[in-house]
Amino acid sequence: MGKIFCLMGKSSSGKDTIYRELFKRQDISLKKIIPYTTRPIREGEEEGREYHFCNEDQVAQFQNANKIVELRAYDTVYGVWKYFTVDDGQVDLADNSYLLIGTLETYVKIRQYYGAAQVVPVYIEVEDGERLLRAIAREKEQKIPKYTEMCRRFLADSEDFSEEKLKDAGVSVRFENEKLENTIDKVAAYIRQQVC
Ligand SMILES: Nc1ncnc2c1ncn2[C@@H]1O[C@H](COP(=O)(O)OP(=O)(O)OP(=O)(O)O)[C@@H](O)[C@H]1O
Repeated sequence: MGKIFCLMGKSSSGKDTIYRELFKRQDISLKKIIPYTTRPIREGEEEGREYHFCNEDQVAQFQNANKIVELRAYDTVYGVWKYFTVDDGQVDLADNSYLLIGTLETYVKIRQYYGAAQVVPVYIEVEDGERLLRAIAREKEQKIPKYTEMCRRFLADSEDFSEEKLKDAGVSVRFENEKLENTIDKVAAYIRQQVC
């Protein structure tokens, strides 16, 4: 039986980087679960690659069919954007294991839906000062750096991933993302150990 690995961590802890690298590994075999969103598609994105892009009518249809595994709604300056996971037949735990990036809330809901035995949290952490430096460096590279949003997320994350919440969610295994190659090796070894 396969597992769903839920990669979590505060902003700039390295989730996207680790996610990409794990799919390149030859020693583990993981599939993606493509999430859904109501936010507009961005330049460079492709339907079905980063997300399935849909409208509110489609959200309602999934809701009526009880197909929504978890949903997060964000009140943005452009209106409410929803990000969610759908039980649309992508997941076949009899044959495969999966990797997704999520919030603590995502992990808890996915665990409720598929069962605790099937869902494994992979929590990534970086010392706050170092993480902030990485966030600033990443933002600086952007055409229009959004430092205010970066600071908002930094503060929100200390609430969203508080020690209390991590404990309540049963997240005890942690991976310190200092040297990237070492982190990836450690996470890959953990995944190998969990799937056999
Ligand atoms: N071990 C590492 N050492 C140094 N820099 C790193 C390391 N891991 C990731 N980074 C860099 O840190 C920045 C943040 O990483 P990444 O975008 O993967 O984080 P994230 O957790 O996905 O962030 P967010 O949730 O904000 O999207 C990137 O510029 C990335 O290249």
